[in-house]
Amino acid sequence: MAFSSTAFLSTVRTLPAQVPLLRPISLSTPLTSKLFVCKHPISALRSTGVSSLTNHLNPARLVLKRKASMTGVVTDKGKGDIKVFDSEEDLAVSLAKYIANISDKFAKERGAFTVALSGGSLIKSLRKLVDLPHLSSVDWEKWHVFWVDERVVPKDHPDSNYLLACDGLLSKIPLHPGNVYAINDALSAKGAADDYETCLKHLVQNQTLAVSESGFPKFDLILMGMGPDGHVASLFPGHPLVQENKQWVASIENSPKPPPERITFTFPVINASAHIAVVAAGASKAHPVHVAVGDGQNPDLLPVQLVSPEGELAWFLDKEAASKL
Ligand SMILES: O=C(O)[C@H](O)[C@@H](O)[C@H](O)[C@H](O)COP(=O)(O)O
Repeated sequence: MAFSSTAFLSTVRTLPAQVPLLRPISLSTPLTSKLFVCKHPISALRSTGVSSLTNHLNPARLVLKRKASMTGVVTDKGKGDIKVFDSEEDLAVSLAKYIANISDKFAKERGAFTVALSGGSLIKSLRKLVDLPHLSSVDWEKWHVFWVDERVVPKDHPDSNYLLACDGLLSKIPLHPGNVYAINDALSAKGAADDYETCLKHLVQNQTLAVSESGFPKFDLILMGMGPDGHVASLFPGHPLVQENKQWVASIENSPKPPPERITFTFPVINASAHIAVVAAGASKAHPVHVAVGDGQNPDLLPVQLVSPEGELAWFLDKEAASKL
């Protein structure tokens, strides 16, 4: 079912530094000999287990609609669907289903599904996508995978979001290697951001990527984690990049979260999406969640409060992250 991880990596991640676009459309150019192998072998098909329900939320504050494995769902126009799960395991099961449904819709409607990933614990929460039924039912051939943000390090570096996604997901699903859009890690942060933006423009032109009314690329789905300080992508509290409204992809050389050099989608691109899911688990996320979707206060605006897609917003929270709601 899945292809060889070594073949996948050798195709996607070893392009020479000068190749301007990120997808390996210039495979006539010889690849370098340096390969690395994903830590995990192609996954065996595993079965899922869904744990039972308990309502931990205060019904006076949240209007609950029961769903399997979920403690509650609140729909607040502007804040999105807030889904709270008993456990991160339940969250992962539901997240996989949500992604599979959106993938199905766009694969049928547009013949392509464009999805952008952040780094961090999100990738672990995507693990159920490689379980049945999704592994066999999702139309992986239609997937085009991007990064909302990336650390400007070699792709085999432990800090690489590409490597994280490869190990946790990409090597386990039968994607077309040409549809995985990694950064050019041989460039400076500024060069890599410009290069990625050029790549997106090319994909808008050839209609792989949709375009929003505002003229920004419109991803079918953006999947994002959130930091305990309320950052999303590599848009950090108080950083001027939070205000960027022209560039599609920006560089940052002084990220407060290491490593310092990164590239990131800007808010106009993030908010042009058809769907955004913000995924947060653990008590360290309770404060920014409280501020973004509850009545919590913070002296300064948190970047996560600026997530407001043209399309639909969904929050996938475990009960610890939702503990202040
Ligand atoms: O590359 C990165 O650093 C990420 O894209 C970043 O935005 C991440 O998603 C959050 O920091 C949440 O990370 P955790 O889920 O690991 O807390």
